[in-house]
Amino acid sequence: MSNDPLLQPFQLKHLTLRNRIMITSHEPAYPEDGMPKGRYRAYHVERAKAGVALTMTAGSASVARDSPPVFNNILAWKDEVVGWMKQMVDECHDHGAAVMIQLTHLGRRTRWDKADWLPIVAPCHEREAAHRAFPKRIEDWDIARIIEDFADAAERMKAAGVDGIELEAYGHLLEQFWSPLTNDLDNDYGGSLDNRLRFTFDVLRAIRARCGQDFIVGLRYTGDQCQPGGMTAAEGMEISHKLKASGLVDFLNVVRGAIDTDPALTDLIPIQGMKNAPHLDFAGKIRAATGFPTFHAAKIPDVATARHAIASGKLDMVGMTRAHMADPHLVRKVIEGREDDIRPCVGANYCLDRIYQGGLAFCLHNPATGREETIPHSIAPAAVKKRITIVGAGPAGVEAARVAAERGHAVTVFEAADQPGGQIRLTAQDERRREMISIIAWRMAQCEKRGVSFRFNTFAEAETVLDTNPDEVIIATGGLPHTAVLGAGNDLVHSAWDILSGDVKPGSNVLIFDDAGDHAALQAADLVSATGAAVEIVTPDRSFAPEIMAMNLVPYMRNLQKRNTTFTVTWRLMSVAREGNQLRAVLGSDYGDVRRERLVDQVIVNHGTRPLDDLYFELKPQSRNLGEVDYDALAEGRSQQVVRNPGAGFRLFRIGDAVSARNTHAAIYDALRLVKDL
Ligand SMILES: Cc1cc2nc3c(=O)[nH]c(=O)nc-3n(C[C@H](O)[C@H](O)[C@H](O)COP(=O)(O)OP(=O)(O)OC[C@H]3O[C@@H](n4cnc5c(N)ncnc54)[C@H](O)[C@@H]3O)c2cc1C
Ligand SMILES: Cc1cc2nc3c(=O)[nH]c(=O)nc-3n(C[C@H](O)[C@H](O)[C@H](O)COP(=O)(O)O)c2cc1C
Repeated sequence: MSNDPLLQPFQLKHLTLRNRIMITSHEPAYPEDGMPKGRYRAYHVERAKAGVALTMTAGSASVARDSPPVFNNILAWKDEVVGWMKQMVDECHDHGAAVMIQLTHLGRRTRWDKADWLPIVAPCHEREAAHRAFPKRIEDWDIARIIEDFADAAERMKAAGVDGIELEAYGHLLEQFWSPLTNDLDNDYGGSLDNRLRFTFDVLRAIRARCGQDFIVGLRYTGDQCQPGGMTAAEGMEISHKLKASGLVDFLNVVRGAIDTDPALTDLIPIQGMKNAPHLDFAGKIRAATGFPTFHAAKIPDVATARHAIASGKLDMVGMTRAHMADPHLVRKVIEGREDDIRPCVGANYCLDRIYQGGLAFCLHNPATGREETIPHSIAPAAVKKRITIVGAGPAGVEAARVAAERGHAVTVFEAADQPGGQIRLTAQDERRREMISIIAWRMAQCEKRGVSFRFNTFAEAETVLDTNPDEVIIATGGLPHTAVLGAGNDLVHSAWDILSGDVKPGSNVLIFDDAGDHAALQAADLVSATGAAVEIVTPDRSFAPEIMAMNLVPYMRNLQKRNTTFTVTWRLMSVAREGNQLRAVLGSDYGDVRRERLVDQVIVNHGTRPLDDLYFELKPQSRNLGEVDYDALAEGRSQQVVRNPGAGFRLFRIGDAVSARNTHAAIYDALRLVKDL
């Protein structure tokens, strides 16, 4: 028996949790028709198989029709949920993991125009910033109905065999009652703290009446809203004592902060560049004061910090949620003493960006996450060992090399630069984004273990590739900045890369034309504005940085707004001309024949990359396949292997930005789905 604190069991009432690592509730938007069907089940079962003790399913499963989900959440108010949940619970149980579910009524934290167009409710009329809906001020009969809805949903989950439930009391209706910011009721449910807590206790009592005292019921609660005028830490502590005294609650899952605005949410769920475990001590204090079994998650991404959280007695169960999105086999690797092999969460928050964009939560650098039905997390050895030559050691190239080496192939990678990383190296120049380099470092460590041959400082040409006598060739040459948006005057503009690499010094009065809306322009703006320069970011889009969602925008805004930066949307850069030692930039609009002019000393253009594909087209006529894509195969996670020229020696593939300007996830996904079958 291991004496690792993380691997000790934890007893919660009658439930033995096999170790101290859990996944907290998070909605990846995988449910289909509001039910935890194949994709959702496969996702949780993968993590159960690999040893996690407890998976808290559902992000915010909705208990009522007037709590329409915005992230495709589970509909716990439907009876059909029982069968789907049972299937998932049974499979996770078969692998030794406990399963609970988070239930909630979203209150005002949703949109009214989803689902049935019922009015949404809150203990106030105030609009919530994230989803922008004005709620109806809740009435007495709404309260009575929703209390019963909670009890009904809890009963359904008990019937499905879950080991317990957790009510979400941060940001959602329960906490909306708690907080003076969102409760202006003048009846028994508003005013004093006891009145503001009344709804929560009514809900808890109704659940206990239906599900009994043995059923495990916990609360995910904020102990401090950290908002001016909001619920304070002192009130939070008082609430935790009242909850304890009630005997209605079996565990607390402590969070600190609020989720109504992007900056608040970013402090609550910290992203890259922010401190690890910022709220761990806070959670520990609640545990010490109340004796509640305490769960907590907030950027505890690595095993050492998680171990400390348990060993120091601050937590009973440590949540490693995004860490499990990056590596679902995390616990197994701890058990097997292979912590070095754990794929690190780099805090890029692509997962949350995606759901805020209305998509599915994907991990920036683990494309198998959320695609478990078609893409395995473990790479199978190849039946026939081959020589695989890869050109480019950006994220696409190193992922291709890692997967090919895991399959047992002999792999050679050519890289023009003196080190791997491609564009990720530019990204990680920014101290705040340093964690991104782990995307490359983890893969390089895996490649090293498997003897991949890297040839740095080698710009590969057709000859270089052919000299390796390859069976398969993968072109992962990425792209170069595409600044040619203007026609004449191009030689007067710089790319965001020029600035980020340090090749070009920032000007003092700078116009950044961002026609991509991604990180590169904002990283450049951050760097330039830090020098004290005046910066204007111009974009033809209707909002600026549309590819950067909620939380990832926050650190940029925190810097840019306090500096000399302006944002100009719906304008396009038309031309740049020299005027003395200045540049005259002319802006035009897609909305009409209008012009504006700016006199600046530097123009930076961000317009994605243009593929570096010469080598691909040179090799193509000599290859066995003509690079045609079988889209059905690709969609199912199988690689495209159209062979048209069987006489020749090698097949040729092209992945990542060498195909078109996309992102890191696309580059790595291209590589994985291709090479897992080669
Ligand atoms: C500042 C910045 C921030 C970004 N932030 C994000 C982000 O937050 N999230 C995100 O998803 N994406 C981000 N991106 C985009 C992302 O980095 C790219 O989409 C991704 O790196 C593409 O990967 P790739 O491997 O296809 O190409 P690249 O990263 O461009 O790598 C290609 C490699 O091939 C090498 N090469 C080219 N030709 C040859 C040759 N003939 N011989 C040998 N070697 C060759 C190059 O030297 C390079 O190392 C960012 C990009 C930048 C510039
Ligand atoms: C995609 C995604 C969706 C989330 N949805 C919810 C949710 O519905 N309810 C909830 O309580 N927390 C939600 N969370 C927050 C997580 O439970 C957790 O608190 C957060 O990710 C911080 O923990 P970590 O650093 O271990 O990832 C979500 C997180 C992610 C990444």
